[in-house]
Amino acid sequence: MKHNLSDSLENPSSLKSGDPMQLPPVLKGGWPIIGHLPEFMQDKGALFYKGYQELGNVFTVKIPQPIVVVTGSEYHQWFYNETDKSLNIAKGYEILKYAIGEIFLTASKEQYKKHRIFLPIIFGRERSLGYLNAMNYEVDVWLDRLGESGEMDIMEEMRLVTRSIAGHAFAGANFRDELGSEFWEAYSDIAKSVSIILPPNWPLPRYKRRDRGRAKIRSILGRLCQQRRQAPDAYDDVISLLLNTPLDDGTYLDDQKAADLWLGLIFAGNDTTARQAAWCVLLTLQHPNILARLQTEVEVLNDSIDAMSFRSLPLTFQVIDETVRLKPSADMLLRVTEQDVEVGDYQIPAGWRVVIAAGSSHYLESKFSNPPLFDPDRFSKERSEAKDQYAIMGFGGGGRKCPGMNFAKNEMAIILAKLLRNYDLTLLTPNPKTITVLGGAPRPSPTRISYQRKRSPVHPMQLN
Ligand code: HEM
Repeated sequence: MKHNLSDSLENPSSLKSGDPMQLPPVLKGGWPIIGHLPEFMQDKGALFYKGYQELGNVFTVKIPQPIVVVTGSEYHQWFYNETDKSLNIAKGYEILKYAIGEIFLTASKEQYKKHRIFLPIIFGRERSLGYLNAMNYEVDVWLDRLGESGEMDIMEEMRLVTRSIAGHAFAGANFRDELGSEFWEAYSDIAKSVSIILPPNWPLPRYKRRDRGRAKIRSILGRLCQQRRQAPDAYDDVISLLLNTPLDDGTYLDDQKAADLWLGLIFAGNDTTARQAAWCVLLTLQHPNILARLQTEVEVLNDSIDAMSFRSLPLTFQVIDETVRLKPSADMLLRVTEQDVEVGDYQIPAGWRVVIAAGSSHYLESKFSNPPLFDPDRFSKERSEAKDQYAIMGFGGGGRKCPGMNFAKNEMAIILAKLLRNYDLTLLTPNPKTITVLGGAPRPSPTRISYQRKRSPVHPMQLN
């Protein structure tokens, strides 16, 4: 039976008044003690879809602690509305606190209010135009390095190019010298340490590497903060913005907090975009008809892609949206209930985890025709599937919607468009697997692509 949230919100009598409310039903088939953990670790999307099919929009899986999964637009809307009220976001992402400190998603409500003021400035129009220059420049550097022809692993390449773009956009054009390779080594140790399964404070080698990585990054960023304090007029990047923008109470961030927030932006946006971009390229190459249409679309572009040229790339952005639906980098959003919470016909006790998940929500037949099909045209103006803003949860929603969404989409569009415009590509690993490590988001197994340049080299444009 499928439970309808709006029925119970608009018509409280449907809550069967007088009856004690039930806990959301538990999906059958869990193991003693470990519950659904093995299935969760292998393919949480499939587990959640099975739960939805068997039990409807609200159900529980055990990994082994209970997690309530709520599915579909109405429930997404409820989830976003209740965030920072009955649903606590920082407790949902507590595991990340050990990796990046208390910033944005992991901050208390009071701390978050302070951090929030930076987001409209960092992602405002003026800076965003500058980010487009950084994206064009770094993608050209990358293509120049690829050379005439060769082979690449798509995930590795996307990781490299998205790091360069993030470094350039947020620390300035001189980021290679300023951050150095040791920054990215330390960053990798932090990113690789995160696991939804393993307790984040166990004395494991991965957590020792994480803590050493954090200390190293704090020292590198501390040096960059000092340089910007000593010569404030010489810099106009996100680090100096964080140091020089007054908080609501007139005080300023200290170096350590500015460094943590800066790292938090890189952390929120880097691996997410790298994975999503890799899937974009891969899904395109697996669908020759889409590839041919994209190649025609990108032919009209100039070497530099600006905000105006995005208008001539509708299919490119549809490919990005469809990739976010099918292979989302953020495939599960987490919250913890602050108190007993009623949802649909059920009551979720205080302290339980509640999630919305792409595995069930992005495959609803009531929302998407033939959901498993890679069909970017479902997001065209002519078709209606893009109209429900709550149907897709890949960038979240409500007050906590991803502020870097346009940054990430623009970045992916520039990577995809320039790559296809300049190279003929062949997928050498035709059927890559989807892998998840310790319950993380899906990424493609190693995927080789061969490339052959089809036009004269692009040289990184002059930065003005
Ligand atoms: C494909 C790439 C990306 C994906 C899939 C993604 C996804 C998300 C999602 C789902 C959330 C909301 C989490 C929740 O409500 O539980 C979020 C929040 C956030 N994202 Fe992104 N993101 C991406 C890229 C970026 C980039 C490039 C940046 C910054 C450079 C960024 C910065 C942030 C920040 C700061 C938040 C916290 C916002 C808040 O709490 O108000 N993200 N992201």
